[in-house]
Amino acid sequence: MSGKSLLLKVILLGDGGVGKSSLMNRYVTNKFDSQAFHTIGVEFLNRDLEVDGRFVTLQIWDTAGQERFKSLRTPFYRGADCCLLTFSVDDRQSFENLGNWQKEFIYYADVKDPEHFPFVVLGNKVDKEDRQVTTEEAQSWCMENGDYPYLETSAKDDTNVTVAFEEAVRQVLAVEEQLEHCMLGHTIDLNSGSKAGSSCC
Ligand SMILES: Nc1nc2c(ncn2[C@@H]2O[C@H](COP(=O)(O)OP(=O)(O)OP(=O)(O)O)[C@@H](O)[C@H]2O)c(=O)[nH]1
Repeated sequence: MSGKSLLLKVILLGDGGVGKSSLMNRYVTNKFDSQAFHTIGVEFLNRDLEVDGRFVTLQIWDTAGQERFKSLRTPFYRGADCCLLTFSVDDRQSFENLGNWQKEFIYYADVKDPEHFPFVVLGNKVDKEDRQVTTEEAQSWCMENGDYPYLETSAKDDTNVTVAFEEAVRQVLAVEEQLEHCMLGHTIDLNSGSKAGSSCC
């Protein structure tokens, strides 16, 4: 890949076992391990990509979702450009915990302007038949908590995995663009409907 690459840090958060490591591994190595072990602390992998003509090196941080690893993961939240809040559609509790993950991220990443921070919500394991969370419920949560994009993924079947990471990049680029406009004193389009279209200045 040629051209100057923009380094973006995205972080995967969510309950233990929802499939964060599997999503990262599917995206970067195109592999799926049905016997994946729980993560301890954090791990990261890079992947280069091009989104809408921009060259990006995506640094994907995969965190340990189990509560006992909280002190090992939270120091790595700072500097993240986007947070992928992840739950598993066959695990209602993981969906109900999304708000806690959102708060934990905002606090430990020290996000100054949470209203404009790019979160993307992923409902993983859509290949499973025993769903406990409907698409509509998840979409409503996203709408009510910050108008976040929502994608249903399967690391196992490779459903929407690339789309999810590309969406994360698009959200970051859109916020950056909006900030540039704000700094230049341009008028923001309040009616555009997207995160990037909301007012910041
Ligand atoms: N059916 C199905 N199973 C999945 C999917 N993604 C992950 N799994 C399985 O779910 C289990 C947990 O996956 P992980 O990727 O380790 O989950 P995690 O969120 O990283 O878990 P922690 O490291 O504990 O935070 C593993 O057995 C995976 O094989 C999926 O999309 N579909």
